[in-house]
Amino acid sequence: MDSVIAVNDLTKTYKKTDAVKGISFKVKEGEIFGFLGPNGAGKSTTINMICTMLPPSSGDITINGFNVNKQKDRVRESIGIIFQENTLDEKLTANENLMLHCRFYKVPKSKRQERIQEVLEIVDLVDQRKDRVETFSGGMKRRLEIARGLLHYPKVLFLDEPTVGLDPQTRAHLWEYILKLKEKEGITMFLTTHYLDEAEISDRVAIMDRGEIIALDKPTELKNQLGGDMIELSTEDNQKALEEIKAKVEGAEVSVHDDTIYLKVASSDAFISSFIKTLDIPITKLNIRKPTLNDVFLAFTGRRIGESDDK
Ligand SMILES: Nc1ncnc2c1ncn2[C@@H]1O[C@H](COP(=O)(O)OP(=O)(O)OP(=O)(O)O)[C@@H](O)[C@H]1O
Repeated sequence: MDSVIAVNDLTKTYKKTDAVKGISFKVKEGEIFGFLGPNGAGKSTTINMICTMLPPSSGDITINGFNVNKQKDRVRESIGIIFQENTLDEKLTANENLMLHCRFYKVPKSKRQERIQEVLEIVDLVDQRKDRVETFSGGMKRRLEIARGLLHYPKVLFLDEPTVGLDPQTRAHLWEYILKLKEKEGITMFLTTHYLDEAEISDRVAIMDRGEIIALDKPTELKNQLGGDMIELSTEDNQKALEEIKAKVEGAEVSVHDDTIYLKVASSDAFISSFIKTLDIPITKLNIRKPTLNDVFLAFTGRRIGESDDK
């Protein structure tokens, strides 16, 4: 099978809000598919519909060949879900939590201990299997949830903001596990995130904004589409600098966000030396870099991810 998830013209309207406005896309077998967008873009609504937890207003979703509206149970058997919130029973041990899930998903009795051992190995928690979850750190709990999501051999794993609330080091560690998992079990992963670095790890990224998919491609392709270099600049008087740039500088797309002026240019090598000479106002910060997914988002929406709508 080529595509594991096929979404066709999917919509969701809450009372007054069109949260998802007719999106279509396919997720290929074995890929990490990232769903990136600011808060309120419609990511959770979409993932909840794909996972059978929320009925769509209209549209079709197929997972592993099963129709999400008509074959809910078959869909549920073939997917694993890691939610944003902790859904472990803190009073139980790691092993007891996993055993419960095995029963719930009807993993055959003879296979349960072997499978629990396998998934605990993947997330490095074998030695803690008899410890109560309430003694675990945030990162360990997340790892245990991932282990639990894997128990019933799902073909697709859904991770809704899997690292939200974790410190950067724990996030990085968790990613090592997620990538190991992809290699070891060949699972297709559907990930929602508003962290740009996490979206970068995905094989393909759909960027969602206000209920629509505004771009979908490999992260490198999305950034290549923009081309050129980004120059970030602060000066002693940004307002004056902006006026000067608009009056004197050619060959740059200019935008301002917070206390930074952004210039998109074809090549910073050719641009920068004459630019610095042109500007009369002292520069306090200068940074040259390649475009990021945030620049892609900016190019499509006029905003940066994390910035509110009214900016
Ligand atoms: N149960 C609900 N009832 C009414 N409106 C809702 C409901 N759930 C979500 N919405 C609205 O639908 C839109 C999309 O929300 P959604 O939670 O899917 O976005 P998101 O991209 O997942 O954001 P976040 O990262 O904050 O979870 C928002 O405008 C939100 O306020």
